[in-house]
Amino acid sequence: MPAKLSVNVNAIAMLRNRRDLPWPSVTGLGRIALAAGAHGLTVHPRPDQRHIRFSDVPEIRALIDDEFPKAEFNIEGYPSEDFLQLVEKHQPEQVTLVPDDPSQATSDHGWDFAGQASLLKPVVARLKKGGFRVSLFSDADPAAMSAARDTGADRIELFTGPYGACFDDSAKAAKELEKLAKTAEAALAAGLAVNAGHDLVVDNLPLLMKRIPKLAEVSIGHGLTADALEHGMAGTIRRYIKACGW
Ligand SMILES: CC(=O)[C@@H](O)[C@H](O)COP(=O)(O)O
Ligand SMILES: NCC(=O)COP(=O)(O)O
Repeated sequence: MPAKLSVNVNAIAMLRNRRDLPWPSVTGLGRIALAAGAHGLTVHPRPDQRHIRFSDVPEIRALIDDEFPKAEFNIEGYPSEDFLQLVEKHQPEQVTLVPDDPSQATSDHGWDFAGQASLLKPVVARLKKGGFRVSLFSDADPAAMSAARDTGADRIELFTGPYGACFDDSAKAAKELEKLAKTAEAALAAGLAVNAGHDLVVDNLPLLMKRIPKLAEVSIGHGLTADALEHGMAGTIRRYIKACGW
């Protein structure tokens, strides 16, 4: 089975937050994504709520429960007490823990599983006790997978940023892809399932899927949102030209 697609709606929320208006609608576009075949929705609320607001989370939960009960909700973030209470309240199917500093512009590295074991182990145990599937954001490092497994998590999410960033240079991209593939193999051998995300786009997905056929899920937001704008622009201009009376 190919990897499932979870659509990250952070970029849509960021656009909405430019004005005190309800559009673009995070749940409205989430509905379009799920109706078009996406398998789930991802949010990554950050402490300053600069894109996803905590108030978006119950609305997305309700959208999935009421209209797409087979879809999954994936919430990503740093395991602060606020974040843990948010996920416990709104019950996503998957929680992805990411080692982001609050001031970070976006995610740019995975966990140090051995060095941060004392933080991760009790948090993973608490989330597992709550019935959540737990995934941990991970750099491409096959040697770290036994420590990842020892945290008690179910999955890792491979940080694909370095692969996405050099995709124009096929030799560099092949090297990054090989590191990701070796990490996925080590994770699977350790009993962890493997997700992937960050800077994935239509052009760099097929090679990733081919080299790591056992990927369980990819979460994609920035590139997918940019594509939605580009591919929807011509039809939108036609509607506005018509509204102008042409
Ligand atoms: C963990 C990860 O790679 C994504 O969640 C990414 O961080 C999206 O977050 P932003 O939308 O804040 O860039
Ligand atoms: N976990 C990665 C994610 O949700 C989306 O990352 P990006 O496509 O916005 O870079």
